[in-house]
Amino acid sequence: MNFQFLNHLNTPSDLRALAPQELPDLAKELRQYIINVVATKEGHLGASLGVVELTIALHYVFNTPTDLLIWDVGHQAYAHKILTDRKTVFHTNRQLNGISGFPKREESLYDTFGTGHASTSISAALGMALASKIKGDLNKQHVAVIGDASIAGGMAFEGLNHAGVSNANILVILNDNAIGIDPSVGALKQYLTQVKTGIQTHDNIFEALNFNYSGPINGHDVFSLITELERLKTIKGPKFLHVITTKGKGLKQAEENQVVYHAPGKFDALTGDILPKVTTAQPPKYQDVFGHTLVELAHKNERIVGITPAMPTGSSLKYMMATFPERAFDVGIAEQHAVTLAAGMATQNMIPYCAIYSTFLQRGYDQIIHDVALQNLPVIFCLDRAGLVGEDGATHHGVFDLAYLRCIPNLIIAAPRNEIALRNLLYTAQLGTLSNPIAIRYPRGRGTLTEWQVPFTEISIGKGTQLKKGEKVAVLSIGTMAQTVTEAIKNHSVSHYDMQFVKPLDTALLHDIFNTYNVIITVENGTIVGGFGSAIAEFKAAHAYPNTLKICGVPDVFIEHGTTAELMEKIGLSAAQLEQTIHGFLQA
Ligand SMILES: Cc1ncc(C[n+]2csc(CCOP(=O)(O)OP(=O)(O)O)c2C)c(N)n1
Ligand SMILES: CC(=O)[C@@H](O)[C@H](O)COP(=O)(O)O
Ligand SMILES: [Mg+2]
Repeated sequence: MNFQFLNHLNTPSDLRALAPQELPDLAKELRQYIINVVATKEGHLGASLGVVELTIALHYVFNTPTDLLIWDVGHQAYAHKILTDRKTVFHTNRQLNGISGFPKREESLYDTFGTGHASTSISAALGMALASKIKGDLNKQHVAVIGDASIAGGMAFEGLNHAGVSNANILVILNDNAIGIDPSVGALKQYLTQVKTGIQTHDNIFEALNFNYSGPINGHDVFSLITELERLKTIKGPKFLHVITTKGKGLKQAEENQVVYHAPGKFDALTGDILPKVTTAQPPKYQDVFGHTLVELAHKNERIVGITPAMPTGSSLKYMMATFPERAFDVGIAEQHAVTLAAGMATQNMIPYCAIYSTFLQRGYDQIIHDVALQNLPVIFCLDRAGLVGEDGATHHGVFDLAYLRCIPNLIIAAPRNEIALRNLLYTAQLGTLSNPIAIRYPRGRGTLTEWQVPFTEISIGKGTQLKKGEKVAVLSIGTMAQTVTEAIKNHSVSHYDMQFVKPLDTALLHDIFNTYNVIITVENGTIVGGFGSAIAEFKAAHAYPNTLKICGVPDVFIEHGTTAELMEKIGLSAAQLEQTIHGFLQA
């Protein structure tokens, strides 16, 4: 395609030199540019297609980067990236050493605030607006763009509540497409639907919070957007613009199947069809092992309930939601609420399985400590996407959980080495024999076993297993790193233990190991600071064992984006690199 306008555009100054009537054609080109790249390089699609006109209008009207534009989550910022001097590197999006899939301050002056997690934009924009006020910079504009699912997150409400009495110069734009990754949920969604359909029966919520409200307006009409943004630019104080858009706009399949086209993988840029996947039998995704096993267990145990904060498809809780709609809850982007909701249910003898991505559980930290662990309520945390997640990068890697959970009293922490172990842990957790909360962590993607739906077996809490017998060196792995270790030691006489629990540790087994082997190597796909290896180091120190201990895991830096294999290689955790490490100790 010949990009008549885009070819000559690098920065927003170039954009501002265009005549308004040229902008709809630019929007078409921008959409096609995004489609062409995402079709082959993958990434988030629907959200960016939906805000093409809004992005053009914002950079057209506001004097970015002097005026500050803040995206919420940031998965919708592809048009923004292309218009702000990253057109020629956009094909490297989310790839190793390429640009990030989210706004990132070190990448561009136009990326005013790093994102990836939802509901941060209003607080960040308000912080900037208050800073401008204090500095006497009264002409600077501060604009937060937030989606209808993200604005339901607690932190967004906290930001609105503060902004409403701040008199700060902030414009909040609600990009309302009535869907998150999965359909938006909750009373706020119902309210927004009423506003859109003109049957609003309540006072305007945003006006009630002291915002100068306007809308809803058509977010695909670039002229209306420009007119309204120009008007709002002249008004001081907190303003709220409600914009209606269609997720996936401009690509038929993406508009019709918005859940799949949120991040569709590879597809045909011309037809929009998703490219066929491998058809031979493949091991299941861990999330599907979780989702299907939970349904199986819920059939037999009526006390089981499932909770997800806004990730029913990603976590596969959707299977339980379809089978037991009254016992499975998508609470929206509300991780704190999800955790305490689970705690409340546990007080009433329900058995809550709270499925949360490891990275997003960071949002619910005090709730884990204060509402769950302190009261020793037997909530079952199913920690999805544990370890490196790949192309989403630093904001999404689930590498901190072992460290941030290990210091919490009462909490059991388990990591299955394969699908069957995950299934058995899920089974064990609901037997009624546990009086503690438990976190079960498993990674993004597929396991290794096609035959995983085997009869359940109870797992002994806090017990590890020896997987291979050798001499001199013992490798202790946690979770699915067992597979990598198995590969790494296949040609060596080295012992291998799957410890399975980070807490409680199998101390009897550890005493045996420390009394038998000179060298102990721990392997985990979590941060080396405070994680599984640290637990073993504490054990060694507590018992004054003289053995050599080597901790292998994620180093104490933020890991960027790339394929998981590339990133594992980068941090020395590939099977070949582990083999070298182990070999070094065997020769010493
Ligand atoms: C704290 C947190 N929880 C969950 C997610 C996963 N997530 C990413 S985008 C998204 C949906 C966002 O929906 P919305 O704000 O409506 O934006 P849209 O995709 O519709 O443009 C979710 C749940 C996240 N990024 N951060
Ligand atoms: C932007 C965001 O937070 C989600 O879209 C995330 O990228 C989903 O990750 P998974 O692909 O692992 O479900
Ligand atoms: Mg939305």
